[in-house]
Amino acid sequence: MTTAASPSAGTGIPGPGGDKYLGNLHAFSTDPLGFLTECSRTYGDVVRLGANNVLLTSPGDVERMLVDRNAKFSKASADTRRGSRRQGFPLSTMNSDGATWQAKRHRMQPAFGRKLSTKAAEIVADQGERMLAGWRPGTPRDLQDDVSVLTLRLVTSLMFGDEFSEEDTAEIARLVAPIMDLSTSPVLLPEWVPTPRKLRIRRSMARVDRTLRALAASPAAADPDRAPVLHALVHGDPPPTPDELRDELATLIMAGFETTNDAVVWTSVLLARHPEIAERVRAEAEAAFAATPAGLARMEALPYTNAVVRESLRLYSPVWLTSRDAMEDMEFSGHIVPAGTTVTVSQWVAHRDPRHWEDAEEFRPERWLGKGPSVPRGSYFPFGLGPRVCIGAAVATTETVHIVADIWRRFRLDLVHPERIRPRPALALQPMGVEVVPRRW
Ligand code: HEM
Repeated sequence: MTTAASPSAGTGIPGPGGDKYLGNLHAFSTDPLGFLTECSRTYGDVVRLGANNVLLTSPGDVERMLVDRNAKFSKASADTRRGSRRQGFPLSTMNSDGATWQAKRHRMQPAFGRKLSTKAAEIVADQGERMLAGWRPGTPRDLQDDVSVLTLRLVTSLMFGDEFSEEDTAEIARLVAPIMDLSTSPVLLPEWVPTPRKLRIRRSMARVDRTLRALAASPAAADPDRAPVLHALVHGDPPPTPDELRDELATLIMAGFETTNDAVVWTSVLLARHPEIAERVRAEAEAAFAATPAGLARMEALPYTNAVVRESLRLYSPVWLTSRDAMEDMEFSGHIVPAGTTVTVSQWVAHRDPRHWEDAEEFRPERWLGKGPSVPRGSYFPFGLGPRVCIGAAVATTETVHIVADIWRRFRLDLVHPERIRPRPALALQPMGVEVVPRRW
């Protein structure tokens, strides 16, 4: 997002004045979540964050931007500004537009059906077992570290079969970490400035490039049951170039691994803080694991845990900010937003907006039971909305619900330093400082 001063302006849009030269850059960089929340409470539905940047906070406008007017916005320009290919950010379905995006998405979409969620539900049972086998009651664990190994293995085996060695997986983890560290700061140094992060990315990328390129020729790529997504990409129409393939694969890893990791860890933090809700999850999970084999049927036997995860995705949505560039002048809530403006919506702000959510700051999974909360569509969008909605939403939900149920049926978790836990809004909303002690129930 660009909050520094620049020439174009949506006249009459209210917003904080900020510094003459830097606009609201300092306020945004110091506390982005607080700054955006404050802007929404003070200035209303359309807020001018900087000369060239607008925040939309009404659910109707969120829906208009992401659904109805999706084609009038460019995602490619907003995303690639955050980090181009050479900074480690691949160019893929996620950050392309128009007909190019459509062709890329169509190539992958068929592989993301119910069959993939079924496979996810089966794999996650095995992988969860592997992680939890190493846990001992009373011995502290870094939850973020443990779950990240698990979710990375899950995404690679689900997308690409069992082609990745432990070493390859570790190398990918090393590559992804500094990329996910990319803040959403509008100030990006010129590409040639060799920051330590960029040097680390470049070193890791060479190896990851080789690994990902080799996948195209691997036996898994020829087998749609073993590696459905890899197969769909390699044999897709139009056939991807080697660079394109590598970028799609890298994007899937990045999009699918840290987000799911953050979802599991935030949900566990919330459960640790609410023992009575954790107890209900335990009881449900114990019954579901006893009555059903690993697979989607087990997921269906976990409605309360599902509600817990939805509520956690409301309070700590791993994607906390979504930006696009307006390609033409558009009206939102009575204001003209000029072409070229970066328009931002924030899950963090919308999901906690007291105008639409009762007890917005409270963790209340019950609101998702039965018909669910009666809130406007643009009030809840952890996976986005409209044509660009997350392609992996079903898989991610299956994995998160399953991992949470599996952890909490075996252990309850005590937070070692509850006061140190805080959200770190980088590319995803990372939970910082989550050390836990597993205890027997
Ligand atoms: C809890 C986990 C996840 C969350 C919260 C999440 C969230 C999101 C959101 C909000 C978007 C839309 C961004 C926008 O509108 O600009 C998105 C897009 C996307 N996600 Fe996810 N995601 C998750 C897991 C996954 C997984 C597991 C995969 C694949 C393995 C995945 C692959 C993608 C891709 C490829 C896109 C781009 C879609 C497009 O532009 O057409 N995500 N995700």
